[in-house]
Amino acid sequence: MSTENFQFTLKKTDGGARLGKVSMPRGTIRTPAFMPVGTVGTVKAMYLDQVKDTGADIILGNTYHLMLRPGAERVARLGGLHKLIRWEHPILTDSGGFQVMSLSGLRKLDEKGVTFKSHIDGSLHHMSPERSIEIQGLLGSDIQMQLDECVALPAEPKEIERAMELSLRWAERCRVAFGEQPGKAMFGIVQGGDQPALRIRSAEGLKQLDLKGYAVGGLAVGEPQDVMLSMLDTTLPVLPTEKPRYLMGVGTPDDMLKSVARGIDMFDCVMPTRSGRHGLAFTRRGKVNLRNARHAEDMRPLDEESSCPAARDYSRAYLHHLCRADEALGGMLLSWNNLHYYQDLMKGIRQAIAEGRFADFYAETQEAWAKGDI
Ligand SMILES: Nc1nc2c(CCNCC3CCCC3)c3[nH]c(NCCc4ccccc4)nc3cc2c(=O)[nH]1
Repeated sequence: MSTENFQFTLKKTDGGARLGKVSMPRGTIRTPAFMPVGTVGTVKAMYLDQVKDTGADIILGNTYHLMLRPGAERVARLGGLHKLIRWEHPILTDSGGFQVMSLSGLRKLDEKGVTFKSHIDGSLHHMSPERSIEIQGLLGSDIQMQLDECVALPAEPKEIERAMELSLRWAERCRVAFGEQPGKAMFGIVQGGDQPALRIRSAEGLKQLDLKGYAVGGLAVGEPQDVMLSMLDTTLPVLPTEKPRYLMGVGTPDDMLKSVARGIDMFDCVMPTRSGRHGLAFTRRGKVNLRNARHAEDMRPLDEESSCPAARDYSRAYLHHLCRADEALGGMLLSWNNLHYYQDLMKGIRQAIAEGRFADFYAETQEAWAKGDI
């Protein structure tokens, strides 16, 4: 069922966990949701209909990469990202600021925006909050993120405060640049590092901007998990309950379970795809590093009960061989397994909340991971 507007529906809560859905013209996102990362217009080593079949309702596009190659105006001339990559469901794009900090030689960051050199050809680029929103519009993005400054932790409180206040000013400029686009949404991003008072100020500031959703940023940047979770305990009660909450860049299955328990609705992470390409498999009973010699003659599949062919039909011995030989099929099968497991986990979470047994699901899942009889 699609609507002409962006509409979040909170269907049920179970403790701090929330069951909901985001309805958009291009489709509905069942929450809690895991959003696979499609960096340069592709979820690496996967076909997009395969990504859909794992259970994904939405994927992420990478503004930073796409603006450098093939270029935002070129993607628009080609009919937009959905048409180009043949994914007609929702796409969320990050604003590019985080990727500039982590990928390119950041040249300058000031009130106007960020100036950086392309990691592809060294060309110089300037991105203002307005340009970031313009680029995301040219790509055809359904959910657009504000331009923000994410500070790596640990950091001085003064530095965290400066970046948080700059990000608030940029949020307002992005909100103005975005205007009114009924079937689309712009999310603000809560910053404030590991400083509770700054987190609260950031969330309160964003609430003045009539946003359709709120991301929690500035986390999963080197802090311990308990610090990340305590920042959620501080931030989430301040955010409106009738709008979706997106925890950026998170995370491991354990991170997501604990974050759902605190009220997060949406996640994205390169972990399942990137680690899959490096031989790491996520399963119901924990992680398996297929490069390890102990799998060389193990004819068992990763998980005989999985509905994913990569988990059910291929032996660990073969997966081990492919990974050791650095064969493309190794990364393809493990990416498929990992994305399917991440979606199965979210599906299990959604069902548990619907039945009011999230606490039991949480305990059972962690126990299965800990057993390690994999
Ligand atoms: N705008 C913005 N983006 C952030 C991101 C990028 C989220 N993925 C975007 C996709 C869109 C395209 C590419 C990615 C983050 N990612 C992480 N941690 C990732 C940690 C990690 C790193 C490597 C492997 C696994 C986990 N923290 C993040 C904080 C912010 C933030 O404050 N602001």
